[in-house]
Amino acid sequence: MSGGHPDGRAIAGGRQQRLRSDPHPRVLTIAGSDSGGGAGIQADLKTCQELGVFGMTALTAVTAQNSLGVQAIFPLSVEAVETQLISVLDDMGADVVKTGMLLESAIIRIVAKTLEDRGIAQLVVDPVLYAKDGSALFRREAIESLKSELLPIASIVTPNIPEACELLELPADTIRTTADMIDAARSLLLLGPQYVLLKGGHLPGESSGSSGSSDAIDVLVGSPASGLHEHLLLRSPRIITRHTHGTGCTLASAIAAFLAQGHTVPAAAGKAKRFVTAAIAEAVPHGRGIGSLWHAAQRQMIE
Ligand SMILES: Nc1ncnc2c1ncn2[C@@H]1O[C@H](COP(=O)(O)OP(=O)(O)O)[C@@H](O)[C@H]1O
Ligand SMILES: Cc1ncc(COP(=O)(O)O)c(N)n1
Repeated sequence: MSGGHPDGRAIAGGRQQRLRSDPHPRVLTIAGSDSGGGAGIQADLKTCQELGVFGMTALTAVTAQNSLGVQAIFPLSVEAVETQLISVLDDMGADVVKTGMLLESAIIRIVAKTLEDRGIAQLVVDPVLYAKDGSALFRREAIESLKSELLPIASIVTPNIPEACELLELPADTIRTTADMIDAARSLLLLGPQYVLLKGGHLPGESSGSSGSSDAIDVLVGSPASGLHEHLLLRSPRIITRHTHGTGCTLASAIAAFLAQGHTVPAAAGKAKRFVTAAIAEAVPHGRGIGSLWHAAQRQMIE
């Protein structure tokens, strides 16, 4: 596999970036296992490998899951999570940490404390609450710690629309348009992250001009300190498919991978959006329900 993504454009006004010279930057993902292989830790590791970064893991829970939904969740103890974090961080270290399914407040608290104690530089928080079949992947008491302990130390938080509504304590159908998404993303910034990427996969889609086709639009906003004063719209053609298991995990871990390579948050988000779009376009329809992304879609043909 060649190093780096074939499409190297940055979206932040074409700004040139100084990329890290380390050929194998490190990403640590703290997330749940998806036995179906499409989301969670499995999606994160596949994404890291495809993007040429070294992926490491701390498991929070094992899920029995497939294309039809989540059959069972087996949480790991807080001690098991903390010990994995210490093992990895105190020896190998991480350039970027990404969180996914954290399940409960006791785990969120230990993750936040361990990362803060070690002064991790960059943190991508995917506030995973639901699987694609609607199964809850969190305990309700977790929302408060997510907001008070993790979001304030996040470089970027990447909610989908239902997650944004939960975090903002809004009724589920409050966010219906791109304008609503921009307002909600700005409200989420007040919880303390440097950037918010509000993902629009759950919106019906907006028409892109004369073609009449619709787009999948994500909204990126930054805190005043980030230097991003206007919102950015990350737009891709909406692919007509039901096989979207793992889209959010893949997008967030691709952002982590591009950050680890030294890209800015806006550039990493733009490149990650293109990576996930390619993976959705080649999604694998295994199972009778919602199939998973094909993470190798962006590979160049090997003769
Ligand atoms: N059918 C689709 N076609 C193209 N992009 C999509 C499609 N569905 C989701 N996306 C994109 O996938 C990413 C994940 O979004 P979303 O599905 O909203 O998150 P989640 O997986 O957390 O529910 C976003 O970049 C979103 O725009
Ligand atoms: C263990 C685990 N983590 C996260 C998700 C969310 O997946 P998606 O990326 O489709 O939102 C999932 N279904 N299972």
